[in-house]
Amino acid sequence: MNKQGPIWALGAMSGTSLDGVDAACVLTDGVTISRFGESGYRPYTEPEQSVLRAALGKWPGADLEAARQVIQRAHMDALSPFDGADLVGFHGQTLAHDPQGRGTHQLGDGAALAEGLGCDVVWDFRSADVALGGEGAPLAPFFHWACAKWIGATEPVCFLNLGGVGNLTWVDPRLSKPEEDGALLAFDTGPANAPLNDLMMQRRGVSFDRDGGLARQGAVEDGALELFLDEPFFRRMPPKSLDRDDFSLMLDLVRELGDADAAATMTGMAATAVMVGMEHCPVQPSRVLVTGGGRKNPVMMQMLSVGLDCPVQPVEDVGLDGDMLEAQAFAYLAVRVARGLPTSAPGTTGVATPIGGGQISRTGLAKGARRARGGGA
Ligand SMILES: Nc1ncnc2c1ncn2[C@@H]1O[C@H](COP(=O)(O)OP(=O)(O)OP(=O)(O)O)[C@@H](O)[C@H]1O
Ligand SMILES: CC(=O)N[C@H]1[C@@H]2OC[C@@H](O2)[C@@H](O)[C@@H]1O[C@H](C)C(=O)O
Repeated sequence: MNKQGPIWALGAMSGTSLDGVDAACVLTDGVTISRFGESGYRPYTEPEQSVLRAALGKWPGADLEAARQVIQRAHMDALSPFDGADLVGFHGQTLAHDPQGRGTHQLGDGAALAEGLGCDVVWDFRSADVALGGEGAPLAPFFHWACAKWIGATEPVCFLNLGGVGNLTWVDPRLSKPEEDGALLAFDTGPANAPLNDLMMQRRGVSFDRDGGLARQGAVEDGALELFLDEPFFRRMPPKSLDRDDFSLMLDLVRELGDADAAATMTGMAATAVMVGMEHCPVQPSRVLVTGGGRKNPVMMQMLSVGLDCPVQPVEDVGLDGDMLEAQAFAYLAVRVARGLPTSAPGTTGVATPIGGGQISRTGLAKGARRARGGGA
């Protein structure tokens, strides 16, 4: 039982879409969400994005100095306006993820960030889980459990993140701890927006299919969709996780199609991957709550609504912020790490037993005078 009271934590996430750094405050004891606070966003400039894109797929030991500087600078910019946090959760930028092989690599120096901000920083959230045989991802599920409690859910519910990659968490809020057997089942569903964004850049020179504008003019090509579903990933039982570019073959599958049909087919692939993944849920959830940028794509959302047997809604419908959920997750997880609570479990990453990952870089500064800025939900 966690007997310490809530503190203000500030989380930062730089996702696989490479669009920028999200930052958000949560007041929590690491179990219950007491309140949500302010949030912010620091976009990457185009030159910064190019530097990060060039670093994708690289492992420690490679020359990553330019990318490291981008990550440190952008996070300092994103986090320094929040002067009231007691603790920071710093995810960093995933450059490569191969849990069964070389490991997982999030770029970012938590010790330097702690020094720059003058605040204790929890970072390197995924390595320990991978070292102990877990997938190292997804890690948001423990926070999804807390969100299910916060919205007052009394029966199983799913959270679906449609970012660059998609990930699904089935939560049974009737269990009293997220690490309890049967409280959570989570896994990456497949590619979501990343390959669609790559297609849009290749064909139209824009970074994404805003509001599904191109996809809605086309039709899903069933042959390409079937080839996509032949991928062994879809036959694997969860837990399972993906690297951003594990499905770069999707671009080949739509090579012969016109732009609109290619966009529709890729949108259909992302949605169908979720439908296939939903078959793993222990029982049908009461609803699927969608977070991440894909919830703003009406074509993707419509495909999910038609294909799933339960309501599909953006998380805003239950008072959550779908742009900030992952940043909030790393705020919440930072408090769990600082308090010795687990952050992953057999049902979320496949690790043999619940464990807490993360390193803590401490500044040694007294935090008594700090006052968290809170908006509040
Ligand atoms: N209005 C919109 N219409 C269509 N797609 C959108 C819209 N807004 C955002 N997106 C998509 O959402 C993506 C960003 O999603 P998000 O910010 O959740 O990704 P991420 O956090 O970087 O990824 P991940 O969760 O995989 O780390 C954009 O790159 C774009 O493809
Ligand atoms: C290795 C890695 O960074 N994975 C990300 C990625 O982006 C979405 C999906 O793939 C998810 O598994 C994870 O991020 C979220 C925040 C998570 O860990 O829950």
